[in-house]
Amino acid sequence: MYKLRRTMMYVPGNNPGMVKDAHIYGADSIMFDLEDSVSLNEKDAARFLVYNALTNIDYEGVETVVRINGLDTSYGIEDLEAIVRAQPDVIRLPKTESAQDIIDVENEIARIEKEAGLPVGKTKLMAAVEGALGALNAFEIATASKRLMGIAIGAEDYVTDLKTTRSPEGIELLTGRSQVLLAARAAGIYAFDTVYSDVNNEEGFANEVKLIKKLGFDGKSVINPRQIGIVNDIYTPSQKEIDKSIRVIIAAEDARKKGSGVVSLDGKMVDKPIIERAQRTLMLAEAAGVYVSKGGEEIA
Ligand SMILES: CC(=O)SCCNC(=O)CCNC(=O)[C@H](O)C(C)(C)COP(=O)(O)OP(=O)(O)OC[C@H]1O[C@@H](n2cnc3c(N)ncnc32)[C@H](O)[C@@H]1OP(=O)(O)O
Ligand SMILES: O=C([O-])CC(=O)C(=O)O
Ligand SMILES: [Mg+2]
Repeated sequence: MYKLRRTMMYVPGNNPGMVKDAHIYGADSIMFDLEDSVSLNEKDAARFLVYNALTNIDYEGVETVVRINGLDTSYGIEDLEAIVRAQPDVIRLPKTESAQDIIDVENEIARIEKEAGLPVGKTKLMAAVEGALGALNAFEIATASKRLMGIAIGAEDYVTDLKTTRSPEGIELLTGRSQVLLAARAAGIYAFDTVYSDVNNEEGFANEVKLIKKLGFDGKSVINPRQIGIVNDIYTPSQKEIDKSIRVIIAAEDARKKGSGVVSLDGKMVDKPIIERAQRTLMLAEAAGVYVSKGGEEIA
């Protein structure tokens, strides 16, 4: 079954209450943060808290991600030493600028996995691109390791690096988002969009989610439980889209039986890419629990 990753919720790694309950809000993934939401004098406490949470709390199958500090800081290696042993599903590297950044993390993870007696390759990785150099190198980053399950854009640092600010329409992010999205698609991994910081602006948030869905992203980082439902709703195929997809697949099947690759449905051409999109809609609907496929026969 396709793994939905519509919502990845940041959880400050130094907040015991938030760390303890992070999985109850319906996010597809929870991301414990050791980086920028944690002040320098709390770095050790946060690492200790997240290690203990991962080794003691049952997160009930919700995917766990930890954002470590970069290896160019004095915390990065210590984060890896503790967190790899705590066995989250994924480690996220922030501010990734090159394939070498990924290779360096990969080598450290492999060493720690070996030392800890864990299967080498167990820990998945994701990379966040948060500046001009990372955006320019997005494809080499996305293909630097077999462990990589996704690549994300981190807009707050990105616009700072570009010497601009975020706007409601997000024009300043278009190039960075496009680089990340194209790199993810070419590499065959997930593409994640960035946080929206104004948690009380639901309309602005929903507009941004519609935009990034249209661009092709698989999901988005969120910073508050109130943002989860909005993303999941927008990303879940509607009944109308499901019905349409079923009709496309049935029409295509009829055409195939008649030996034709192209058919017309409601006056519009249906051919291979349209069939693939319909199949993807049904796959997403099934993963979201709003549709059940039954052995090739499509039923809503
Ligand atoms: C640029 C970057 O690097 S962004 C990434 C780093 N930033 C973060 O991680 C920030 C994460 N988010 C937060 O800290 C908070 O949501 C804030 C500060 C934005 C807003 O906080 P609040 O106004 O207190 O949120 P709100 O009132 O909606 O909280 C409701 C409940 O959800 C919990 N909650 C809020 N945010 C989170 C979260 N990110 N993870 C887990 N639980 C959360 C609160 O603890 C509260 O629980 P309670 O009802 O049991 O007390
Ligand atoms: O990854 C994110 O979206 C949050 C972040 O670090 C940034 O925006 O700089
Ligand atoms: Mg950042």
